[in-house]
This record gives sequence, C-alpha cells and structure tokens, in this order.
Amino acid sequence: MSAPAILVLEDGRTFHGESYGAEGETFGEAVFNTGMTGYQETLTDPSYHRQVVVMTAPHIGNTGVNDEDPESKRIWVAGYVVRDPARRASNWRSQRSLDDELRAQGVVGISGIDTRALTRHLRERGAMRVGISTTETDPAALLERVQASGEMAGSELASEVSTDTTYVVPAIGEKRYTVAALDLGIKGMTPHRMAERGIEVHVLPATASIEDVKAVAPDGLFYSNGPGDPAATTHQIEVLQAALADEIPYFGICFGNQLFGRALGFGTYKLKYGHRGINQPVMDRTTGKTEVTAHNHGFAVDAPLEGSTTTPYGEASVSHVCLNDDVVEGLELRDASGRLKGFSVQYHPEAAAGPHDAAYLFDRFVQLMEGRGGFEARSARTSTTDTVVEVRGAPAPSLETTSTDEGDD
Ligand SMILES: NC(=O)CC[C@H](N)C(=O)O
Repeated sequence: MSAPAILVLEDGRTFHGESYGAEGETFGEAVFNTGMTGYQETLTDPSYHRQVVVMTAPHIGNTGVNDEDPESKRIWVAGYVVRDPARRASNWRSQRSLDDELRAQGVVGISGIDTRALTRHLRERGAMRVGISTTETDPAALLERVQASGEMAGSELASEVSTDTTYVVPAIGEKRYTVAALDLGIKGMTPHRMAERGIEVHVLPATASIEDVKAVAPDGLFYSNGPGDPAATTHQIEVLQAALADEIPYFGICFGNQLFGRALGFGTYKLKYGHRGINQPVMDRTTGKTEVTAHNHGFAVDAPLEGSTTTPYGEASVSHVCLNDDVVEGLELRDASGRLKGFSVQYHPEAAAGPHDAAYLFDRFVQLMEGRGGFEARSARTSTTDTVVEVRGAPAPSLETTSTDEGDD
C-alpha cells in the first residue's frame, strides 16, 4: 500500500489519493492530456517542464517503460496524476515499470484520484497552479505554498531545457540539405523526421545568435517546440526576424509557431486550458484537407483567420485551424509574388506520440528549401481534398510519407 498523497489546486479544490512515483512535494501548472497512448513520449517532452500532467486515460503504465521511446534524456513533467496505475507492466518492449521510472527520476505523482472530476474542474475554471505532496497532510498548508509558486504566464523556460552545446544529427542516406534547428525544448523525433528526408540537422542552443545560425550555412532555419510563455521571449524572435530579413527559409513547430507569429507582429495569448492529446482535428487550409494531430500547447497565436497581414517580411496568413475551437494552428509567410518564405504549425507533425497525418509538413519544408515554395499550394487554397494530388503537382516528394511502424504510439 502506497503512502497517502494530496493534490491541492490553487483555488483550494483538494483530492486525496496515493503516492505514485517519488515521494515528496511538487508544484506546477495543472494541465490534462487526453492521449490514450504515448505516456513515455509525453513525460519526456520538454514542453511539459513546470507542468503537472493529469492523464484522462484511466490506466497508465500498462506497457511499462523502455529506452527507445523517450523524446529527450529525462522526464520533464513537474508532477504526474493518474487514476489507476497498471499493477504490472506487460509489453515485449518493456524494460521496467513506470512507477519505478518516476521514482528513479524523482518525479512526484499521485494516483487513485478522480481524474475525470479534476479534468472537468480544469476545463471549467481553466489551467491553474497545483501542488502534490506526500509529506504534507494539511491541505490548507499546501494551498499556501501552491499560491506562492510560480505562474506559467510570463515564464521564459526554453533556456532551462535547451542543449548547452551544438550537436549534429546526420542525414539518413544521401545528404541533401543543412538545417539550423534552435533547441527550445526539441523532441528527439523532430530531427529524426528531418534526417529521414536527407537533412543534416545542426541543433543549436536556445541562446544561439544569427551569426551562429549563419555559421552553419543553413538551407533552412527551424524552431522547435518548447515550454513557457512565448510572450516572455525576445532573443529568439530577434534572431528569427534577422533570418527572415535574410531570406532564410523557416519552419517552426509549436513554440516555433508562436515565435513565428510574434516575429511577424502578431500577439500570443493563454488558452483557457489548452490542447493536449493526440486526436485533435486540424484543417490545412492550403489543401482543404483535415488531419488528426498531436497537440501540446497552452498558448496560441492571435492572428486574423481570414485574409493576410502585411509584415516587414511579406504577407502572413493563417494556414491551419483547429476544428474544435478555431484556434490558429499554423501560419505561413509569402512574398509579393506568392512564393512561400516560411511556415509553422502549432501542433506536432513529428507525432511522438500521435497519428502521422501531418508528416507532409516535413516534405513541405524540403520543398521550401528546394525553392518550390508552394506556388501550387496557393492556387489550391479553395480546392477540395479531391484535388490535393494534382494541385501539389509532380514531381513533389511523397506527401504521405511515413511508416506506421515507428514505435512511437
Ligand atoms: N509544445 C510546445 O511547444 C508548447 C508551446 C508553449 N509552451 C505552450 O504551452 O503553448
């Protein structure tokens, strides 16, 4: 029988459960993830730094933990909330149990609480600070510490998770392109998806300057996902603006979408409770096609859904929209002649975990670097799914790449 644990939200709502993972006390922003699979990828996604993740799937830990699926070197979540942990791990790839892994990495969790009630509370009241403790028995005392803990809004966190030194992920097969990738909390699958397409990826620290980027002689610049509030970031926005002024093709994912938005002059704002899961429907307005996608974001770009906005770097417009709530899920930048200069998405085409519907975006990045910046795509704006293949035109690389045999979900 595990030790008792309590979870206290910043508005005082309290849940009593059992210790899961490490014993101790932890604080963070309470968020919920609706993914039925992929807990290892979720736990090791650096974008969850300083967040306490509530899993809505009731059984977690069933397939154990292995050394192949982590998206980074460690677990980043500040705390973990599970309804009913697996009593034993059962999978041919499992090397140890999730409970043991959480304990070994010092991650404090709680189990045996009503995660449906907690999730409904967060949906109604919004994401908020939370504390979990196995050492405190008085909720009022824990509440005081929750209310004194740090807020997510206004926090610059990318520098806390980024690599200290540059490293290179070699192209798989023939090398075709060089990309400078700023690590703002990058997931391992992302450079892998690029390497699969013949891209040599130079992963640079979040503090890299425009000179550092140019020193790589990149065909394209990439900004990764990452934790924290995009409004608290200035350095990377300046680097991106300098790169855009220099006509370096750009692709961004998640945090990289938010920073693209800010570099283009749009604002960002905090969503009430965010999008976290692996089945979010998104419309690619370039093709009219809907894709099911993996999300993990608590902030979003505030850009007009219709029309384009003139920026110092070109015409910016919204390329992708979430069909659940009309949140901006992608941006694109074109020059006056309609040539694509850069684009980004708010969700996770690297899909670890998640469906592979959005893998075409890595092909789009290759096309952008090839100088085939989506002339076809623009004329396809009003077309329907049926015409996707024609409008994208041969000899584009396959847009439906990707294997389904990756062990990521
Ligand atoms: N996965 C991400 O890049 C998240 C971006 C940002 N930290 C947010 O919460 O919206």
